[in-house]
Amino acid sequence: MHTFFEHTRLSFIGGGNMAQALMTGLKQRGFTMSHIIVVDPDATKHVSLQQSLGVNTSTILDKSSMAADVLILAVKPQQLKSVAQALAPLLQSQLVISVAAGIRSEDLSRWLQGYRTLVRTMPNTPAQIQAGITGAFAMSAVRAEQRNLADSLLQAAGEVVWLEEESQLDAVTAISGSGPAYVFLLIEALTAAGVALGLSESQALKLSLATFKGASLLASASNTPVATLREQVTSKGGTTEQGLLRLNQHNIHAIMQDAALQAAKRAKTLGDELGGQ
Ligand SMILES: NC(=O)C1=CN([C@@H]2O[C@H](COP(=O)(O)OP(=O)(O)OC[C@H]3O[C@@H](n4cnc5c(N)ncnc54)[C@H](O)[C@@H]3O)[C@@H](O)[C@H]2O)C=CC1
Ligand SMILES: O=C(O)[C@@H]1CCC=N1
Repeated sequence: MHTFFEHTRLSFIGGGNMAQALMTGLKQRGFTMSHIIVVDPDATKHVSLQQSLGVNTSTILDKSSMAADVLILAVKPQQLKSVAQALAPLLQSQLVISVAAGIRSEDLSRWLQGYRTLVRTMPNTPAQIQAGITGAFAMSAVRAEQRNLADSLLQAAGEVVWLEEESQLDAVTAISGSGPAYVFLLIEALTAAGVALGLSESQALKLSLATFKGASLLASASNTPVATLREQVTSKGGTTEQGLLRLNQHNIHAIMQDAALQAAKRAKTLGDELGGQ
C-alpha cells in the first residue's frame, strides 16, 4: 500500500460536514483511520465519528492531537482565528491545511504567530465518494515534500488543482466549493418539474439523477466540446429546442454568472471582514 495511507498521522480540527466528507474519502482509499484524531468541542459528534469512521476524538487540543504530520483546520471561517490562536503555541513542524472559505493564508499565518507551513484549500463534499475537486494554494515557505504530502491527502478526495494566485481560490469557492449545492438545487428543480408533469416523486428523482450523472460523465469522457454535445441532443423542430429556448429566455447564463459572482464576493468579504481582525 502507498506509505502515505499507512503511516501519515492526521488531526482534523473541526469534525463537521467537510471534515467528515474528507475522512470518508480517506477511509474509502484505505487510509489507516486509527491514525486520525478529530478535535471537536461538540462531544455529541464523537461516538458517530468513532463508530462510522474509526477515528479517535478529543474535545480539546492536547498533546495527542498535536502528534500529527498534518493538521487540517475544518472549522467555520468565523471560528478560525480563535482556533489558530490556541494552536499557535503548540505547533512544531506540522503541515497546516485550512479548508476555510475566504480566510487568506497571510491572515491565518498571522493568527498562528507567523507560522508559514500553510496550504489553503477549497475542497467540496463529493470528496466523500472520491468525486471531489480541491483547489489548493501553498505559501512559499511550504517545501516540495510538504506540498506532495498535501497533494496525496487531497487526492484521496478526488482531483486537485494547484493555484499560483491565492485570489483564484475565491473563484474556486464560487464554482466547485459551493457548486455541489447549485447542482443539488437543479436536481431538485428538475425532479419537481417531472412531478408537475405527472411522474411520481421517485420516478422523477431517478430520471433527474441519471440525467445529471450521464450528462456529466459523457461530457467528462468525451473530447467533443460541451456545446456540441448540447447541440447533439437538440433536434431541429424537436423538444429540446423548446426547453432550451425557455432556459435562454430566462437567461440561464446570466443567472449562473450572477450566482457565482455573489458567492465569490462573499468569499472575498469573509476574507476582508474576518481576516482584518
Ligand atoms: N460544507 C462544505 O461544502 C464546504 C465547507 N468548507 C469549509 O469547511 C469549513 C467547515 O465547514 P462545515 O464542515 O460545512 O461546517 P460544520 O459546522 O459542519 O463543521 C464545523 C465543526 O467545527 C466544530 N468546532 C467549532 N468550534 C471548534 C473549535 N474551537 N475547535 C474544533 N472544532 C470546532 C463544530 O462543532 C463543527 O463540528 C468551513 O470553513 C467552510 O468554509 C469548504 C469547502 C466546502
Ligand atoms: O458555503 C460555504 O461557505 C462553504 C464554502 C464552500 C461550500 N460551503
